Amino acid sequence: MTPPKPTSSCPAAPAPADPRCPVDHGARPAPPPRPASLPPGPRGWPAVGALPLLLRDIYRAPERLRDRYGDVVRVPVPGRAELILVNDPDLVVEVFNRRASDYGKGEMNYALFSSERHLPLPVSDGEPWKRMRRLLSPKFGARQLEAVSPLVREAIEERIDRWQEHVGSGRPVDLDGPWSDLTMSVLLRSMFTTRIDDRTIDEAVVAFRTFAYYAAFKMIATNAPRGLPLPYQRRGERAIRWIHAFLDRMVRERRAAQLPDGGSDILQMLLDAVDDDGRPMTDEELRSELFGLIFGGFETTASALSWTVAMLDLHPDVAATLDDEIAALGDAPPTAADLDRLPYLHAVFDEAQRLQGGPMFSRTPIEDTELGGHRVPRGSIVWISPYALHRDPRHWRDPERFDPARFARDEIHKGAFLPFGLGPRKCMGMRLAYMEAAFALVTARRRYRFRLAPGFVPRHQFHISTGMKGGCPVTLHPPRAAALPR
Ligand code: HEM
Repeated sequence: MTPPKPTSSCPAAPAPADPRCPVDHGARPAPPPRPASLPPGPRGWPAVGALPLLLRDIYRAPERLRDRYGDVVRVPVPGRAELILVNDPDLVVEVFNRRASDYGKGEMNYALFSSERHLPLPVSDGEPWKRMRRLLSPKFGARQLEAVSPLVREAIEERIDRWQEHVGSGRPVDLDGPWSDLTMSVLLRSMFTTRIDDRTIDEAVVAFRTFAYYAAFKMIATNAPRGLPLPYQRRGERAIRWIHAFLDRMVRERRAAQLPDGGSDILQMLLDAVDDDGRPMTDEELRSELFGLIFGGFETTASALSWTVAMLDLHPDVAATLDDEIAALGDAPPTAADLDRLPYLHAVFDEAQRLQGGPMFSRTPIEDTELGGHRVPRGSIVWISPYALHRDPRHWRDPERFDPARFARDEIHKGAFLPFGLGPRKCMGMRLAYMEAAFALVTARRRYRFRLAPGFVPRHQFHISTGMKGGCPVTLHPPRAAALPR
């Protein structure tokens, strides 16, 4: 039987159906969802899009784009991937935490470690990331770090003692250098126990810095036309060869001579780590993870310490409160047990990192997806700017003010404060970083006062971890000097 022809008042589907129509149309089908459109954003200039805006000031550009276009912005840039800027902390939580498994680190982050056949934790994804995080994360827990805390303290004291030569000289020292030597010493001592000679530490500092420059260019180049020569390529590759040879040597030496009974360090913890099926890490995995850990913990901690020292000098009231807290510890060297007695120090470090705020984290959706009602194609670079989120007046009272007390007083949206990231991929070395910062600041402030060069104003300097333009130039003075130069 042929179905009755729709009458003119019932053109077979679209409603409203004529109630007299004999055909049972069933429930009216939902209209197909209208594909969400890409987020709004500037048109940009021909060929270069909004690139000049980003290059002019990568820190302030997200604020400008947010004020003009809202919390999700499409930023036109030359290259293969869409760049989508996200400024809403709820959406940040969605990307980094609630729907973290829908996103990967993306090509840009993989490029950082393209020299490694086994991608280390900070840039791996999927099952390999899960396996390694499960294996390594427990090694960075409170109890394990307590075991390495004497090594951390020892390395810090040795380094900070050497700064004595600058006291009273009146010559400014760029603290970025001494903090980098210190953080490298701490990482290598807590990893390998052995006291590594100064020359090797200097070489390691240079190698990891060079690698970072080279890696930054490699990251940027993932979205640029292929085949362009990269600045730093030769030096970058030489740095990687140095790093590989050094780490191979450290592992070889450990395999040849075990730690004495009762000894514990990060290398040993990694060597002892086994999968559920009893499988330990291969030598290649081990080297690459050590590489990733040093890279993750070296300049990040050094720059955060420079920012903290600068902020303390510019805010003597905060420095005085901090010194009272430190004095209450007594004179004994700090221990892991003291960390709970230093809540203000913790807040000072957090507040310095809030204002330091880097310009970019990124994630890449594995499939086409939606964010805040906008379409985000798979393979896009979802760009989150800690700098902008950390000083968004909708989420921070008086955001430009250095005010560590806010962490005890105000409710902080976790998507608006992410110096260590957020969600399942939050910094694995965060506890180590806080311990290192606490020991370093306690030890340094017991021995010295730091005075910034006259007229110095901290300004953001783009790098893998944000530094200050001109470094951190300070003169050093005894802690109880009657009057320090201003
Ligand atoms: C002040 C110092 C530090 C800062 C500001 C910092 C910051 C961060 C941030 C923001 C992330 C997440 C990046 C993202 O989600 O894309 C991260 C991840 C990571 N960090 Fe740190 N970090 C610091 C110190 C350390 C230290 C001392 C170590 C270890 C020795 C370390 C090891 C790692 C590792 C392994 C990851 C990757 C975690 C994963 O993807 O599962 N970090 N760090």
